[in-house]
Amino acid sequence: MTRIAFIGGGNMARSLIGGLIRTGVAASSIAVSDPQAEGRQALAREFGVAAYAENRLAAADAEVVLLAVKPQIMPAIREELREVFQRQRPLLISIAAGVRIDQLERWFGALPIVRCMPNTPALIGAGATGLCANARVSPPQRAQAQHILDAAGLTRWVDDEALMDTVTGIAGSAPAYFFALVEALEDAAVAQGMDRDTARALAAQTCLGAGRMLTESGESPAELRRRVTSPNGTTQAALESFARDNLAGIVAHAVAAATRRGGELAAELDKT
Ligand SMILES: NC(=O)C1=CN([C@@H]2O[C@H](COP(=O)(O)OP(=O)(O)OC[C@H]3O[C@@H](n4cnc5c(N)ncnc54)[C@H](O)[C@@H]3O)[C@@H](O)[C@H]2O)C=CC1
Ligand SMILES: O=C(O)[C@@H]1CCC=N1
Repeated sequence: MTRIAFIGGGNMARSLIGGLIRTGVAASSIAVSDPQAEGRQALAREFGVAAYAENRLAAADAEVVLLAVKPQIMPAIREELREVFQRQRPLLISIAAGVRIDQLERWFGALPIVRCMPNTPALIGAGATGLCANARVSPPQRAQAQHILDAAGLTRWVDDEALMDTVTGIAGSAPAYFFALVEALEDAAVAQGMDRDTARALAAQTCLGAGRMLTESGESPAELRRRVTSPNGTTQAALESFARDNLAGIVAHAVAAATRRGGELAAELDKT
């Protein structure tokens, strides 16, 4: 039974711990640390995991340590954990946006490190995660990391670390894009006189249905789009409006902004 410690017990840690418990990992093999008593105790209550105020205690005998704190918190935790890590040499997994493997090596030592980027649908086992490993990660450790993230949904290894910020741009941050689209659909229907509740239900279910067709049908997005689009019909009218407003360009700009922000987060940490 691999002992796993989560440093930071916020939204993403909750999603990942929930996934592990759901797939049958024993609660007794999981520890979490968070300075916020309320969140920490809620995790202990809900999942039966050991919860600590001090990171050092959670990491004390862990074989895998998963960093689930905000990138900006890294400077605050590196001193206290470095010593524990030097003794134990755990597999270190980071889910922090932007934070590069060479930075983690500099702060925490020459450890086997997997940098990954999950997303919030992990909470319901429908997450999408990109992973990237340094050369110290052994094949069993690679499998271990994948096993932990598989519990949260789909995983894909991305060998070129430079693309990890792209993973953030199209997957880590992207649930919010779909939520924003549903909000916009809802607002558009309300503006045409529909009640918000009905508008939300119809738009959200359409998002779910489209997502399931994309993942379950084996068809390309382009083919699925084509089948909705009757010649000279309503969909064609809407898609032509999207094209006139340069939807593809708008999306490319947004993905570039998220990707760039990942690099900036890392650069800001280089100064600390
Ligand atoms: N929220 C998202 O959609 C995604 C977030 N991420 C990454 O996951 C990481 C965590 O994000 P969230 O869970 O959303 O944030 P969060 O704010 O919900 O969780 C972070 C937790 O860290 C705790 N914390 C603060 N200082 C600490 C310290 N010194 N030691 C230990 N714990 C400390 C906070 O009390 C909080 O509970 C970030 O690095 C983010 O980039 C990655 C993928 C998706
Ligand atoms: O917005 C953020 O920085 C984090 C990383 C990906 C999703 N949320």
